[in-house]
Amino acid sequence: MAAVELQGVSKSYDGTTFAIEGLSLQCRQGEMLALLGPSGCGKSTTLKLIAGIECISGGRILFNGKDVSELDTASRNVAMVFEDYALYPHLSVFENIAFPLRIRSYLHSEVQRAVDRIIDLLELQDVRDANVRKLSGGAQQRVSIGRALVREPDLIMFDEPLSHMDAAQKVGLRSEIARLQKAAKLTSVLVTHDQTEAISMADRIAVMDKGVLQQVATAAEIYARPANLFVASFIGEPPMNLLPAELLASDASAVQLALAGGAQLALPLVPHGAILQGATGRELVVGIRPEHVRLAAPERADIPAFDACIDTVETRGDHDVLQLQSAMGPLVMEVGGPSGFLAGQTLRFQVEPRHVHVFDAKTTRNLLGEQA
Ligand SMILES: Nc1ncnc2c1ncn2[C@@H]1O[C@H](COP(=O)(O)OP(=O)(O)OP(=O)(O)O)[C@@H](O)[C@H]1O
Repeated sequence: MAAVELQGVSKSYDGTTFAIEGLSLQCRQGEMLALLGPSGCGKSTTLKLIAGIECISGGRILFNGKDVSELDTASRNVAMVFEDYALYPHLSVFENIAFPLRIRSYLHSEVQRAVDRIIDLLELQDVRDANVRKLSGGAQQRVSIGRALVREPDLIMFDEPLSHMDAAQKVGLRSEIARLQKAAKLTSVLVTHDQTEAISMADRIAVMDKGVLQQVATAAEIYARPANLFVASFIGEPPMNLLPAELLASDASAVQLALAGGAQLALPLVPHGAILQGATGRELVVGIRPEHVRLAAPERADIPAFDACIDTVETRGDHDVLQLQSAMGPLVMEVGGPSGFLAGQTLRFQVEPRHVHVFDAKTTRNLLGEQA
C-alpha cells in the first residue's frame, strides 16, 4: 500500500473562500490516520481531494512520492467505505464483495480465490451466500469493507463508517476495523467527527478546524499537549477547563499566574516554560483537565487549595462529574464514583502544577508545549 502526502493543499469551491487551506499532512504506509473535527471543518473535502473525486485548487498530493494531483479516481487505486454501506441489496455477501472484480472482468478462478480470502479475513464464512439485506448493520459494514479490500487498493478511506450503528455495534466494529487495519497493514484514512472513534482506531489524529490543520499527533500526545485552545477544548470529555489568567511574575525556577478572584498558581519552569518568562501582564488562558482538579489532600500542603461550591453532580458509574463554582470561575471536576457529593455542598480542591496547561490568549497557542 502507498504512503500518502498532502503538500500545501488548498481547495476553494467558489474561487473566493477556502474549504481547505495550506494543508500539509502525511499518512504513513500501513497506518490509520484520522481526520477529526467539527461539521464543516473540511474532513470530507480532504477525503474527496485524496480520492480524486474533487480537484485541488493548490498544492500537491503524492502517493509513494509520485504526484497524483492530476490523476482521476480510477487511476489512484483508492477504495472507500461509506457510512451507509452502499451495498447491492439483491446480491449475496459473496457477490457484493466480488462486484469490483466482476466489472473488471477478472477470471472466475481469480474471483473465487480473492473473495474467499477476504471472506476468511473478515470472518464472514457463515453468511457467505446470504443476502446482504438479512445481515445486521455491523455485518453489512464488514461486507462493504470486504468489497473495498478485494481489489487490493493502495489506500482505503473510511467515511464516518460507524455513524449508522447502535452503541454496541460501534464498539464491536471499532475494534474489528482496528484489528484488520493492523493485521493487513492497511494504509487508511478515517474521517470522523467522533473523538472516541478516532482515539480508539487511529494511529495518529489530524485535528482540523475551518479548513486548517490544528495538530497531528497520537491521541496520547494530543491529550497531554494540545497545540492550541481549539484542540484543548475539542479533545477530552468533559472538555478541559479554560480560565482567563495573567502572568504575574517569573524567575529562573517558577512562574506565578494570577487567576480571577485573587487566586494564584505557581508553576515550576518546565523545560520549555522559559517562553513564559519576561512579559509580565501577558494575557493567558490556563487549562486544567477535569480529572486534574483534585480534592485537597492534607499531605499536599505545598500547593494552594481553593474553595468551591458544588452546582451539580452527574453520576457516570465509575466516576462522578461535578460542576463547581469557584473564585477562579466555573470548573468541572471528575472524582471517583460514587462520590457521595451533593449539589449545594462545598469542597476544597487543588491542582497539581505539572498538569496545568498555559495558552496565549491572543494566538491561542500552548505556551508550554510549542517547542516540544
Ligand atoms: N460541493 C461543495 N460546494 C460548495 N461548498 C462546499 C461543497 N462541499 C463542501 N463545501 C463547503 O466546504 C466546507 C467544508 O465542508 P466539508 O463537507 O468538507 O466539511 P466536513 O468537515 O466534512 O463536514 P461534515 O462533517 O458536516 O460533513 C464547508 O464550508 C462546506 O459548506
